[in-house]
Amino acid sequence: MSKAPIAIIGTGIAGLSAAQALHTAGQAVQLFDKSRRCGGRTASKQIESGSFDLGAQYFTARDRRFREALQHWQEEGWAAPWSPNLYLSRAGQLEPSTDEQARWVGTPQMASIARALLGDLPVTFSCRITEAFRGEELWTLVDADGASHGPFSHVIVATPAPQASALLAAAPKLAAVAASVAMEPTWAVALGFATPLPTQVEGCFVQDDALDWLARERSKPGRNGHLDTWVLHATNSWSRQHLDLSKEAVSEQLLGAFAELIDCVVPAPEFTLAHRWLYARPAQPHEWGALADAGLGLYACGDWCLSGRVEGAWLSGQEAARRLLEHL
Ligand SMILES: Cc1cc2nc3c(=O)[nH]c(=O)nc-3n(C[C@H](O)[C@H](O)[C@H](O)COP(=O)(O)OP(=O)(O)OC[C@H]3O[C@@H](n4cnc5c(N)ncnc54)[C@H](O)[C@@H]3O)c2cc1C
Ligand SMILES: NC(=O)C1=CN([C@@H]2O[C@H](COP(=O)(O)OP(=O)(O)OC[C@H]3O[C@@H](n4cnc5c(N)ncnc54)[C@H](OP(=O)(O)O)[C@@H]3O)[C@@H](O)[C@H]2O)CC=C1
Repeated sequence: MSKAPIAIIGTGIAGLSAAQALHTAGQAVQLFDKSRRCGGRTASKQIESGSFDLGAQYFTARDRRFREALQHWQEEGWAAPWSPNLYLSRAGQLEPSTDEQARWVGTPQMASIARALLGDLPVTFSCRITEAFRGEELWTLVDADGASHGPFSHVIVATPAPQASALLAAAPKLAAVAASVAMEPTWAVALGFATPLPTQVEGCFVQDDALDWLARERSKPGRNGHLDTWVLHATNSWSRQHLDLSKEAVSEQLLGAFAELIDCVVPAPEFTLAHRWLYARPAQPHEWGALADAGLGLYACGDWCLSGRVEGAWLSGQEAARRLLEHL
């Protein structure tokens, strides 16, 4: 009988990073995601007039291991540097805010990285796992429709912390750590204009009430949509205070804030989309790397185990895989 594969719940950057490391080490993996596609918070939205990045906007690479992976992604054409005309808006004043920081994006969209990392690995989409339980030796997963999946030799939970705690119930200590992590929400709004806005701004850190960040999609490499699309992110505190506002009202309020901030006339957008990220980022960074109960064969990873950034998610996935391989 062939060896049971390793189940990985979540196909964001953390789950895919773990999957790649295990696959490279010769282990069979089986991935699951509740969404219809991979990438999690590195999602890009495809519309008729182009695509735009709705979650992570760019990423930085500070750790040597992540920089090495990034070099490979760049060679493969999955990622490229992004050097926008960067601004800072503070107390209603918009000013250039150039810096030396190297920033990167997926090409032709942020979601391309996750798609490339997934490659041909076996995955089941539109499958929300609700339970992971261990028999005498092997694991079974149960999904929201009551279907069982398995058997698996090990389970890696690679979801945001609030969704991980229930899946870690077999290891109460791990479940308690995940349950202790608070995650902050972010409202995101995309606006598409038929005529390019007459401004130099391509990215802007905002230190005001509602907005936190805005980016011009066409300034990123490989984007060729015909609308001038902008992505606005609200601050965590504004998002928390307006968590249950309708998408229409959120779009209207953030469009208003954008029009006040930007140094040009803003016409009515051709296209508007609002998305609420309930678990956008951990309220604090941690230094766990990953969580492990090696005796049970249960592991957890995700940005919440390190920093709430793409790099943190990738490193956490590597760490979960390393700890699992160490105990084989
Ligand atoms: C608005 C926003 C802006 C951001 N901006 C940046 C940025 O500019 N730079 C940066 O570095 N980072 C940024 N981030 C953070 C970055 O996106 C995350 O740190 C990183 O993508 C997290 O990856 P992950 O794999 O840990 O989790 P996720 O990407 O959340 O992946 C988890 C996956 O698990 C799946 N899942 C959850 N529960 C279940 C279940 N029960 N069963 C099956 N599947 C399940 C989800 O569908 C998801 O695909 C941003 C995030 C947001 C939301
Ligand atoms: N919205 C979310 O839920 C969410 C947003 N995240 C954002 O992701 C980036 C990633 O952080 P990273 O450390 O990798 O990037 P930076 O070094 O570019 O930015 C870090 C923070 O530093 C400030 N900053 C950086 N450069 C400038 C600049 N040229 N001018 C002004 N300010 C700059 C900025 O912080 P403040 O706005 O000053 O508080 C950057 O945020 C980062 O933007 C996160 O906000 C990650 C996860 C979830």
